[in-house]
Amino acid sequence: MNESAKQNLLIIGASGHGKVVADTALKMNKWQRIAFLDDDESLKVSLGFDIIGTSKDIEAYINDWDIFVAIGNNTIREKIQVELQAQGATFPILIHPSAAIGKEVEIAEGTVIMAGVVINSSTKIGRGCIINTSATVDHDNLIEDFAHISPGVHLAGTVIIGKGTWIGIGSIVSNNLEIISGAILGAGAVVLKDINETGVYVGVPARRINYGKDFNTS
Ligand SMILES: CC(=O)SCCNC(=O)CCNC(=O)[C@H](O)C(C)(C)COP(=O)(O)OP(=O)(O)OC[C@H]1O[C@@H](n2cnc3c(N)ncnc32)[C@H](O)[C@@H]1OP(=O)(O)O
Repeated sequence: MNESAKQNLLIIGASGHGKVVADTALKMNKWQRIAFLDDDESLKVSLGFDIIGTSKDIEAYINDWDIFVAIGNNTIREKIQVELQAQGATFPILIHPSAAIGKEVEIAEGTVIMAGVVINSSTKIGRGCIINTSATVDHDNLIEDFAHISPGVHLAGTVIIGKGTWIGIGSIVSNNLEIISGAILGAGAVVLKDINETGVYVGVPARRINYGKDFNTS
């Protein structure tokens, strides 16, 4: 899955999410050096890894370093990854060694699979996704690019999660359902029917409360 032979990994974003991404990469034992870029110039180190510049410095690293965008906001993460891939940057797939990945699972570049995740057979996960701590993604799911499946989410079999959708912490999606691109599920929502309109959905069963705002984490 990780095709690049580069020995260094540069993570864009040194915040809380960036630290967990770096920790996941460290546990893979693949890179000799891991470092961050972050636009907060007062930061010099995060989780013991050097912060070697800001996003303006990225061009100096594109040829020799693998790149990973560790920004929780799905829209911003997509914009940066798409731009950098167009410039030839190589994005690895990060998979924590404690994750259980089934047969015939496909995962695309720039996606991170955090500790304790289970992904069951024949599921496809696009690029730039976050499959966060201890989420379970069952068989035959399709998670489109730049989605975020938050910690402790459970997706049943044959679920489709649209591009850039954010499934909030602890949510549940029942089997054979589809959630449209760009939707947001609040913490603890339970989805029992398709979600065909963008917006923010909360509760049991999940209902729309508002739409058009960008609530993504950063
Ligand atoms: C490692 C990590 O940390 S990954 C990140 C994990 N974090 C998450 O998953 C956070 C998920 N975010 C949420 O659940 C948020 O509450 C959102 C995005 C759904 C809504 O945010 P906001 O629009 O700011 O909602 P706001 O706080 O204004 O609440 C609006 C109403 O919805 C209710 N509401 C908000 N979230 C929920 C929820 N998850 N379930 C039920 N009701 C909710 C509020 O109580 C409020 O009701 P009221 O008008 O009767 O008082």
